[in-house]
This record gives sequence, structure tokens and C-alpha cells, in this order.
Amino acid sequence: MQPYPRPKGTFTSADYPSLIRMARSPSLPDRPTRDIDPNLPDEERLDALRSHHEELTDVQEKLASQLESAEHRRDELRERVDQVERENECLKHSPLYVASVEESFDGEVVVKQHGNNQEVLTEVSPRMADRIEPGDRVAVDDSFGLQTLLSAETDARAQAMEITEKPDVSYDDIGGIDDQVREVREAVEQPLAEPELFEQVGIEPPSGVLLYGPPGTGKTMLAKAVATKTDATFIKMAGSELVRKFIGEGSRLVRDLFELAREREPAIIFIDEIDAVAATRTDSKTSGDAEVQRTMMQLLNEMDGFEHRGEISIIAATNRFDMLDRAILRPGRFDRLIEVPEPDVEGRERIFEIHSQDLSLADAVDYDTLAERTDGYSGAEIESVTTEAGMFAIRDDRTDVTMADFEAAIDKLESDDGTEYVSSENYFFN
Ligand SMILES: Nc1ncnc2c1ncn2[C@@H]1O[C@H](COP(=O)(O)OP(=O)(O)OP(=O)(O)O)[C@@H](O)[C@H]1O
Repeated sequence: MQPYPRPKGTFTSADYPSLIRMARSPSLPDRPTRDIDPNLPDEERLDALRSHHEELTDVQEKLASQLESAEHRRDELRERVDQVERENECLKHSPLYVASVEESFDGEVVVKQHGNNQEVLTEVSPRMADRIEPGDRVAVDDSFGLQTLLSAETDARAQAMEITEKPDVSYDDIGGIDDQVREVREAVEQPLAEPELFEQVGIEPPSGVLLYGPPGTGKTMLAKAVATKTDATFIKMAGSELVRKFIGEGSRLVRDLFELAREREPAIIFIDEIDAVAATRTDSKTSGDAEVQRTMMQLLNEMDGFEHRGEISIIAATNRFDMLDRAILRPGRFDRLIEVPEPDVEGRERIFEIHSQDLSLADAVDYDTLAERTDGYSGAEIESVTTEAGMFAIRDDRTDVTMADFEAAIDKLESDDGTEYVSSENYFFN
């Protein structure tokens, strides 16, 4: 019996077309044909028919065997396809590491992985070979295979950090949170302005200040106002920017952040939405969580190793105090907590006054009444009311803003929102 021609060896997907062709046209055994003379005596005809039947049975067995082999081969190929698909899925989902290209040779490069600074020589696929240059940032897989060319590092830094040489916010621009202004001045301004005072007394100034409270209450303004007052460079980084896609990138950005601050002393580092990197650990052990943990550890390392901080202050802000990992609140880290609440009625009146300073007002605007009507509004929402009041005047072809415009603006914001503004008393735990 002639066996079905089984292809040998290991195959890749590139071999599939030829394998399929082979499976479709196997060498089939010849179909036996026989003409039996009808004039033969019965016995001879019967013998001839028997022998023909045997030949046919033989062919049928051969075909059955070939079919069985083909089915077996099909199952093997299916299994292989499943395995390749699984490997493919794994490759798609496994995390990539960020590395810098140090040197580039003919088809090979030396890359240095961020985070552990491990250097390796690795091959570059022809599809990437002519695009890779020393200094490029690349994403590599577990075996250091180059997967993607990343955008220039300067872009990543610039995207993630907002640097203001001279912010122009003064303490007078901030209304309704006088106690918080005083506390921030004490904790940040004084150590920057009079470091010798702390030395003389023999105490360490607070390491980091954490401002917490609902959105739009002036936390960023506070940090900017201290930078203005102390002539410090204001470097803002959003925590969400630190939670990057690639392993090693978040901790690298944290290092860059502190390095930049050292270059630009005096400087204020402001980390907004710190909860994005410093939330309480969850049970899930995904690689994303591990990466966030690494970024947080890098941040804590930078703070812990900041003995001679010079003229650099660190301020962080969060709307989700309840979510924070307590590790960041230990002494030597964010050890001065300042709650920035929504303004009370007097605070709202003051914020209305501040934001109406540049408005051209038609008649005396009753800030007291406006403050009464805006219970639960944040500073940012009060700013929106004044802008909207100005829009009403413009729509009405006037250059002066009236009390009625303010009233209409509040009505509009409340109907746009669909709800009354909720007081923030339990904001953190909702
Ligand atoms: N207390 C305030 N006094 C005057 N203006 C304020 C006050 N709070 C907020 N504003 C206005 O709202 C805008 C946004 O405020 P800011 O960015 O400081 O809030 P935030 O607390 O940092 O908010 P988020 O938590 O959303 O980052 C400010 O530019 C300012 O115009």
C-alpha cells in the first residue's frame, strides 16, 4: 500500500501554501479499469469480476488510508496554527521595555534598557534597519528584539512636563483660602527664601507638601503663587503622564523631573493628580500595576535621597486623598498635608470680586447675593460664571456686564449641568 506523502520537518506559516497544495493534490492510486468479455463462460466471467472487485477493494483501502493520513496531518496543522496564534497573542500583549540605542552597526545595534541600564547587542529587522540611529528611543521585547521606534525623548519630556520660568499668579489672585495660603507660605516659601532660619533653629523644613481637595479649588494656583513669589521655575507634571505605556518610562520621567529641577534651581516641582501613581495597591498583579508601583518607588527614592535638596520644593495635589498609598505620607516624604476645600460664602464673594476685576461693570454688582446663590461652587466654577456673564453682555451687544448677566449665567450653568452643584463635604468618599 502506498503511504500518503507526509511532509517532514518543522513548518512556518510561509510553508502553509505549499502544504495546502500538497494536501489538495496527493498522488492518488490509479483507478483499475477492466473490460470483461460478455461472451466468456459464466465461471470465467465470475472469476474476472471477483478479481476486479479485489482490485477495487485494494484501491479503496489505499484511499481510506490516505484519507486517514490527510486527516491526521490536518489535525497537526490545526494544532500548529493554534499554537502560532497563541504565541502571536502573547507577543501582542506582553509588555515592552524602553531602551536607548547607543551604537548602530551593520544590521545590529547596542541598546541600553532604561531602568536597569543593561546594555545588549541585538539584531535589527530589515524593516527597521534604515530608520534606527544612535540616540533613538526604542521599545524592546523580553529578548531585546526591537519592536517600535518611539518618538524623540525631548517630545516625551515636553509632553509630560509644563515648565514656566516666571508664573504670574500672586497670592492676591487667590480668594477664600487664606489659611491654606498661609500654610503653604510657611511650608514652601519660607524654606526657599530663608533656608538659614531653619538651620539656625535646627529643624528640617517639610519635605513635600500635599494639597488635597475637590477639583478647581486653587491647588495649582497656590503652587504657582509660591513659585512667583520665590522667583522659582515652576515645573508641573501630571501624575497621569507618569503612568506611561512602556515599562521603565514612568520612572525615567521621574528621574528627568528631578534632574531638570536641579538644573533650574530654585524650582518648584508640582505633581498634579499624584493619585495616578500613588494609589493604594490593588490585588490585581497586572504588569500595568507593577509599572505604576515602579514609578511610585522611583518617586519615593528621589524624595528619600533628597537630603541636600537645595532650592527645590515639591508640592503634590490630589482630588482623591482617600485613594492614596499611606507610604507617600511618611515623614521625609509628603509630610505636610494641606486641605484645600471649596470656598465658603465669604470666600465665594472674594473669588467673584477677583474674577470681575477686569470686567467692565454696568452697575454695582451684588457679590454678596451671587455668593449666596452659588453654594457648593468651586473657584473654577465661579470663574466660569463670570466668563459666561461677559458672554451674555456680548450676545446682547453691550460692553458692560450687569447683575442680570451674572444671574443669567448662574441659571445657564445650572441648567447645562442638569444638577445643582453638590457640596463637596463628602466629596472624597463618594
Ligand atoms: N480660590 C480661588 N481663587 C480664585 N480663583 C480660583 C480659586 N480656585 C480656583 N480658581 C480658578 O479656577 C482655575 C483652576 O484652578 P486650579 O487649577 O488652581 O484648581 P485645582 O484645585 O488645581 O484643580 P484640579 O484639582 O482640577 O487640578 C484657576 O485658574 C482660577 O481661575
